[in-house]
Amino acid sequence: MVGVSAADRSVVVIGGGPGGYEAALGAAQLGAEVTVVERSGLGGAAVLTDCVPSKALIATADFMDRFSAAKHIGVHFDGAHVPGDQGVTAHITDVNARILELARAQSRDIAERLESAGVEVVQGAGRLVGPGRVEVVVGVAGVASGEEPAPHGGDLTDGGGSQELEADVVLIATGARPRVMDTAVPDGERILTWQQIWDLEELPEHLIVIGSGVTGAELAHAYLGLGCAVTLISSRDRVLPGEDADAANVVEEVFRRRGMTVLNRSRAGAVRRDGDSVVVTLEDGREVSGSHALLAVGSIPNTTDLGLEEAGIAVSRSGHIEVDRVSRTNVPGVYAAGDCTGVFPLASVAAMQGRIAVAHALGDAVAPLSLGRVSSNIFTDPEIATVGASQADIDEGRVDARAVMLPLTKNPRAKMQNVSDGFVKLFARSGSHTIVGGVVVGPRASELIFPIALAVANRLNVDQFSSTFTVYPSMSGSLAEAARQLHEIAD
Ligand SMILES: Cc1cc2nc3c(=O)[nH]c(=O)nc-3n(C[C@H](O)[C@H](O)[C@H](O)COP(=O)(O)OP(=O)(O)OC[C@H]3O[C@@H](n4cnc5c(N)ncnc54)[C@H](O)[C@@H]3O)c2cc1C
Ligand SMILES: NC(=O)c1ccc[n+]([C@@H]2O[C@H](COP(=O)([O-])OP(=O)(O)OC[C@H]3O[C@@H](n4cnc5c(N)ncnc54)[C@H](O)[C@@H]3O)[C@@H](O)[C@H]2O)c1
Repeated sequence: MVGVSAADRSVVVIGGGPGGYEAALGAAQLGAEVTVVERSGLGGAAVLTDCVPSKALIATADFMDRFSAAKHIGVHFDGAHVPGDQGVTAHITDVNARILELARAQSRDIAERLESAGVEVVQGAGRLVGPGRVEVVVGVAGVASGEEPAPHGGDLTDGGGSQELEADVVLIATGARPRVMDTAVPDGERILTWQQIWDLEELPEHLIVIGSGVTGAELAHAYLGLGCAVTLISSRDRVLPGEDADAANVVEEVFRRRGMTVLNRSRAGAVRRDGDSVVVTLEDGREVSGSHALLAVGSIPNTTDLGLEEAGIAVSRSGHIEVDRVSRTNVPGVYAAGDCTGVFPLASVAAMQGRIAVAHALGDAVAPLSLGRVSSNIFTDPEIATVGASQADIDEGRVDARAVMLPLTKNPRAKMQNVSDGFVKLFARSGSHTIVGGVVVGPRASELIFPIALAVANRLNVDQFSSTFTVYPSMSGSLAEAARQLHEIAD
């Protein structure tokens, strides 16, 4: 229920990404007076440069992949051509124009939602200047209204003065930005961060992606699908080092089979322009040349110039704002959410942290953030979706559970759809047989993970899971089968 005093309270949110705008909507719903301060565009990096544009790009790449896969299910383009054969090509200016319009439209939708909820939006850069006081250096571009958001999350144009806001509660949700290397300075033309690729007017002939975390792997997959030659530079033994090893191995094998060059145990030391080419020098002295280089070497939090030190707000060595499970900082009345906290850099987690923050601050009922229930997905082909406990948790003794992994090659629906790469993996606690996590690698794994997420959140056991009807034939049949097999072994 709404706290009695919520209607009399004011909330200022710095940052209009998922952590900020979801919190603002939540606070307005509880009756508070809410202001969002956004220096660039509503929706944040998530909507304007990162999550939404990358998934839209991947949608085009996946569409193109279907042309080359068609022959395996008996479809031939008589008289036409397919990618790899020439003829079907991605026009990158059209692709990027669609992506940017889609991002702008989503930003406008958010502006409308905020407006109809009664949230005031101020365009400008916010910083704390005292307890409950936020100074805003006001911008003039009008992007916070969602009218014409800066497509690349660009910074404020020349200031239009400053104003001070007072609030009972301040939420900081300022996100993060791409990390760049001193020896690989982006020029926006050929040496690029992922926030700069939406301006490309030609498809890279040969793209070198530096970093094989989720961002690097997804974008390497996207540009390979669009028809570019791609080299992926991975500093570790395999791509996606933080993910389930079986899943990462499947994706790496598919990357190589489709013609991507993957350089493992290869750390980029520097990138330089050489006319219309780029040269990446690896730390062991080897050189890799291409037409473009994309830096995907992680992010750094936007936490400087926020007045954090003066306010006494604890920040970790990495620059992230320290918060507890209800998003409180160490200073009363100041909360933080999203990538600036580094808790788990996902749009879904940012939104949840933001909603939890305002619910807690305004006295509504709230459950602390539970990372054990977060589902996430890597939008490669096949996709990798995960939830709950991981194989590493089991192997390293943190969770006492058993695993069953079933390859999709045995699944009838997968055979019909010519899907040969992927698997489902389910983890159940020894003794209780409660489902504690899972991994799905396959087409639309992002959708197929939901039943496992439901099972984890509701502590279902393998018998409850496997006795639920699945459609025949369906990929989810393999999930039920994995649960059935766990019944036998999870004691
Ligand atoms: C390439 C890529 C793809 C991704 N794909 C996914 C995905 O598919 N699914 C998923 O869940 N997550 C994805 N993520 C992660 C997701 O984008 C982030 O977790 C999410 O953006 C975090 O939201 P946020 O609100 O914390 O920050 P942001 O979205 O970065 O928003 C922060 C906002 O604060 C504003 N701001 C900063 N400083 C100030 C200031 N002083 N005053 C006013 N405003 C300020 C910024 O302009 C920005 O608009 C992806 C990330 C990357 C890099
Ligand atoms: N689909 C999604 O939900 C999605 C997509 C992208 C990002 N994200 C979120 O963002 C987080 C961060 O992902 P990320 O990939 O941007 O960053 P990351 O920090 O996870 O990965 C960066 C990688 O670059 C490597 N690296 C660093 N310096 C290097 C160098 N000089 N040469 C070669 N490799 C180098 C690192 O070892 C690391 O593996 C993810 O964990 C995820 O939470 C989510």
